[in-house]
Amino acid sequence: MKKTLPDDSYTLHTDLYQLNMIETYWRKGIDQKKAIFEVFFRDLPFDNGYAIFAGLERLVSYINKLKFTETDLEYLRDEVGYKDDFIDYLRNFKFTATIRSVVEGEVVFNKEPLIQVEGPLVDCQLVETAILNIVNYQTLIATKAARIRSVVGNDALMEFGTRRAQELDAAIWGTRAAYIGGFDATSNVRAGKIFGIPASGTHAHALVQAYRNDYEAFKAYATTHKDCVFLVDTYDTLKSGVPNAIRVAKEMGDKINFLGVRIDSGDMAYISKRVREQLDEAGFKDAKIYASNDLDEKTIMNLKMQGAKISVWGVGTKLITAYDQPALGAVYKMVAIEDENGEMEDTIKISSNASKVSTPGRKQVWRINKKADGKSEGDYVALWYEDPRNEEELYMFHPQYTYINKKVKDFTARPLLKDIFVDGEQVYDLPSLNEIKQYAHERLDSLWEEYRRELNPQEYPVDLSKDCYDNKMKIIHDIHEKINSGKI
Ligand SMILES: Nc1ncnc2c1ncn2[C@@H]1O[C@H](COP(=O)(O)OP(=O)(O)OP(=O)(O)O)[C@@H](O)[C@H]1O
Ligand SMILES: O=P(O)(O)OC[C@H]1O[C@H](OP(=O)(O)OP(=O)(O)O)[C@H](O)[C@@H]1O
Ligand SMILES: O=C(O)c1cccnc1
Repeated sequence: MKKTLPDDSYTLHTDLYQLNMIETYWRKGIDQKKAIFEVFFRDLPFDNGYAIFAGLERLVSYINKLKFTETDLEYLRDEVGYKDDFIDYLRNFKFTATIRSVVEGEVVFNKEPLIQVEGPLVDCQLVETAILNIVNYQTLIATKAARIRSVVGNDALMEFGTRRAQELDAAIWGTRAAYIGGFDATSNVRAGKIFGIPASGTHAHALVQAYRNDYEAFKAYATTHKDCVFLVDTYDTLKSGVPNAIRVAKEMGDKINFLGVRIDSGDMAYISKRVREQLDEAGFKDAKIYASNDLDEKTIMNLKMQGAKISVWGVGTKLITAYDQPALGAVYKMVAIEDENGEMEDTIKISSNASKVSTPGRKQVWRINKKADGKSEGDYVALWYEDPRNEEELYMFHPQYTYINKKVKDFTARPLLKDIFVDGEQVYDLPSLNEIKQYAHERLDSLWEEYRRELNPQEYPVDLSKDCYDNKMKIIHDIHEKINSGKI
């Protein structure tokens, strides 16, 4: 077994092939060539009509700490086998690239650039893996959370997923993403501490089992806590749990805030209606019914259709693990590279699968909205020098089916990619988490509800500008010419 070293940096949180490519670039003298890479995903997750972008805060922290520590270098030299001269090169590495990104909480779509890294080839290559790792997960969970929020209306949503999350980091960053996407609180106390997300919770079956009796357990809890939500399904919800919760609530009177009861099993539509009757009859009309047990947007929507009397939803496993689609599939593709004369040359990745052909050139994404009501017209992916704000009328067309097109007038155009780092220095002030959450809420509000519905939403237009489209077609054409004449 090889020796192990302390985990004191995230710089090696990358795939080995990145370092191998970096070595090649360096030994061949092209490591400082300027390149541009862009992050995008090809398909929206969960068949949803939009995604909520998340992950920027962690990305900023990762970039700010990006340098090879002595233990990183020791490992690369002694265990991976890189030579001393390359190790010295890595020791002197300093991140100097420019990063542009959409901001957290932004509503985003497939096939548009979300992050752009522009700078020395070595910098661009080193950060690919971590950027994708962070953004793929956090965006996925924020989107899942927004789907769940969209079916619960104004009910309260509690995040309960830590115990089922894919390890500690996923619990913490997933909880943060869930909060951005519309959850109100988390059971994870550490997330409360480090992000300021309201931490909240009820109690488990263990409390009742410890007393082997609903009444004793609830009473013990009530004499040690002001806010009380009793878990009523340990033995028999309707015959024991709820009657004992009511008994304790009456006995304690104003000494406690009897917030309600939680049910965690059984037919939750039927049981919640009976529980509601029992609480109402006892005079606890304001006491709420909490529910948990493998919930997701589909079950919640169905329970609501059945008239379930639940108004606080605890959601764990299916949110934090993105159970029905565990990966987002965002990719990082080179769109331009400096040529021999120091000019930027646009590059493409051609695939036999048409949907995998990348769009060359440094781009900007413009969100086009109607001036009159602020509602969305679509996104307009243009080459970086174009500015639709200077246009009277915008010609927007589907990038594949170009006969689907429209002319848009009286619009506003908002650039989505913002400078986050310029030449390695952070220039963007991170907003607070509550600002991000509010921003996500507002952005979703400005989207037509046809794009927001969780079942079979309309496809939101993400169009290419004419210049961007023509550029792509020309590059594809040139490459085919080169292949046919044996130059590639
Ligand atoms: N009325 C309902 N309509 C649709 N789905 C429901 C309804 N009531 C409960 N469910 C869901 O059905 C599933 C029932 O799962 P399961 O059989 O594991 O629960 P249980 O046996 O009641 O409790 P436990 O988790 O303790 O085993 C859960 O995902 C729950 O959210
Ligand atoms: O169901 P989730 O959406 O993941 O929500 C979290 C679950 O965690 C707790 O259960 P516990 O760990 O005690 O397991 P159990 O209820 O399945 O027995 C709680 O009672 C919820 O059922
Ligand atoms: O507070 C709760 O009720 C809770 C917390 C974590 C998991 N399940 C439930």
